[in-house]
Amino acid sequence: MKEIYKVVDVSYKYPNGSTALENVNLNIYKNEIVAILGPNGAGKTTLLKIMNGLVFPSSGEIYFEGKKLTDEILRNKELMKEFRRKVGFVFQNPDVMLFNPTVWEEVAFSPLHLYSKEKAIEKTDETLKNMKIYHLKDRHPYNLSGGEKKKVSISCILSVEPDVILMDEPTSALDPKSRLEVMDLIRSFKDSGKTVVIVTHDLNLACLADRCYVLNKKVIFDGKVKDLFSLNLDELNLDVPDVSKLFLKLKEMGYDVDIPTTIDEAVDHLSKILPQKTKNK
Ligand SMILES: Nc1ncnc2c1ncn2[C@@H]1O[C@H](COP(=O)(O)OP(=O)(O)OP(=O)(O)O)[C@@H](O)[C@H]1O
Repeated sequence: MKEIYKVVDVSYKYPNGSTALENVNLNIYKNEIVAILGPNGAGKTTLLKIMNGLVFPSSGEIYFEGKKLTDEILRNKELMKEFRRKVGFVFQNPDVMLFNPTVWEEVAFSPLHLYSKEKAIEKTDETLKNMKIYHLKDRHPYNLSGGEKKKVSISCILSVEPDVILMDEPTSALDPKSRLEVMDLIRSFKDSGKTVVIVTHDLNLACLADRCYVLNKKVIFDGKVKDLFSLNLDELNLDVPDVSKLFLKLKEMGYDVDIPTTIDEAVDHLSKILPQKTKNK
């Protein structure tokens, strides 16, 4: 499998002395969805910023597609343009990304720099329609709701079709329907061959991932999301789905059950242990 990121012994200290990351090692492979979980202040956003070339590790190394991200690359306009085309970053706070007078201009901003005018217009309209926000195209981004802003910020990234998408809390501030839409979208990224790294507290969202890392300055877990349930989840401040909590309780009571993360999985588990239905409905 092609390696997209290799993070080797990366540590990061902010200029004020606060340590965000300590000797972090991880690998992201092509076409994976990887979730990065952890409590507040664990260094998740800092790690994404390093992966997006916005900050540079205090020590350690980071490789993108086998090439070391060095200070020289980060200062080279041509190389950075190539990197920005391949890697899209959706910030946790959409306000830091939105600065154009209309939603349409916001989403068209990068395509107009990268493509011909016709292609940029086509990509912008297509993205707005796919994201179901075409009706907002003439609105000022500043006056949108939190969820609408989030969708615009995701659209800004999608309009240039990056191979790798880094998303910081992509479902925060979204209503349940929009949350499901974003989850479907992330699934569709994988189906179209993209690689996705999601920082989240939301275990429901993390369940989409092929693998996850739990971070608390250092990597404290690396594996399948399902295997997380052997950790003390309260300590990690993770948002555990209610259905998983129910089964964790049953397990505590001595029932021999696997922990589901979705209602469908729970129904599947229960249908194996409950008495057979007497009537077919
Ligand atoms: N600009 C900054 N200057 C100084 N310290 C910072 C800065 N940004 C973050 N930190 C500190 O670095 C550490 C890691 O922060 P980071 O934002 O990476 O954590 P996080 O896991 O993303 O947190 P959250 O879940 O709350 O978003 C924290 O202790 C934080 O206070």
